Amino acid sequence: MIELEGLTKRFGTKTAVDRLSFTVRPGMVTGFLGPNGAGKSTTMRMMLDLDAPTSGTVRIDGRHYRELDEPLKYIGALLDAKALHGGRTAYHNLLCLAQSNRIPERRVGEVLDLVGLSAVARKKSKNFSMGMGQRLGIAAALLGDPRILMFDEPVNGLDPEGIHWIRNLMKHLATEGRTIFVSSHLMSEMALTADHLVVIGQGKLLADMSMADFIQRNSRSYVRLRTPQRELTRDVLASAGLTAVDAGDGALEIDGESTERIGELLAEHRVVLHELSAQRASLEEAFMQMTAGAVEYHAHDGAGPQWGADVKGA
Ligand SMILES: Nc1ncnc2c1ncn2[C@@H]1O[C@H](COP(=O)(O)OP(=O)(O)OP(=O)(O)O)[C@@H](O)[C@H]1O
Repeated sequence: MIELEGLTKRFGTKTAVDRLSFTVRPGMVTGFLGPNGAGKSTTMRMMLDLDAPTSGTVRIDGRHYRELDEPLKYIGALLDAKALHGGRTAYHNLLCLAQSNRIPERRVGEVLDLVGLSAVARKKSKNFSMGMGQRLGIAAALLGDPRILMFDEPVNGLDPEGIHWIRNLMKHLATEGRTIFVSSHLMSEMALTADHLVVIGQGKLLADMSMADFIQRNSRSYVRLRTPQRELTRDVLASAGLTAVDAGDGALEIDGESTERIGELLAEHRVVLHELSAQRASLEEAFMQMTAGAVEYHAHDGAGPQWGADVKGA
């Protein structure tokens, strides 16, 4: 478990992280979202004690990072895959890390196997492709068999097979009861991977809720139907207080009622249906909706136009 309380980081006059409080829980994948410059990397760096907070605290399983005897055994992280020593072989890179953290050498072979790099273990990592570099970074994160894992943009530069592999790995690690915290700009990927979301903007917490709740609260859900009896349908729905809006492609859209109720209502009047479906927005649409809301909020708040620029870059 990772617990943040009032975590704040200022760089000069810039507040990169602004009184963040949330808990990352075990047994699930928690996605960390926010537009460019929202403060995600800075937050993750403070979680790992790579940056000192201006104020507030981070607790890793109840303790400060500095109080952990052998931190790699508690928390593993992929922040910048390029941080590994390019002149060393994959094996040697991991061995150095293992030795400095009192991790047995056999674990090096195990994690190389786990990430699919055994065949290139004796090759220098500077010659690795981006995907291989990411895998090596993940091997380093897994070295201490930690209960908590943190991944900053883990699918960056990966091909579809690599993305699929990381997604399954994270889900699998979560089912083992580990705490998985992952940032990504790829909304479609996040939607497939994360169970829970923490969303920040301009360093502030915007949302901390399940993926399903996030999408539901930040997007429109409606029912779509197609029928050869449009006028009768409109009349029946109107008599139940519902408005059918033209979707533009011949279909009708209805807000505020379930497919079940609408289907039953129309069946009572023997209306023929060619389509009846519940429509829910994607995570990307929900995210854009939330951040668009934040633009208005911040505009009224007088925080200036920077947020708008950030949203476009997201
Ligand atoms: N060392 C630093 N010195 C000064 N400003 C910094 C420093 N590190 C980050 N910042 C600023 O803090 C803010 C948050 O940056 P951060 O990299 O944490 O955001 P992010 O959400 O990870 O962005 P991205 O999605 O683009 O990676 C940005 O405005 C950034 O310019």
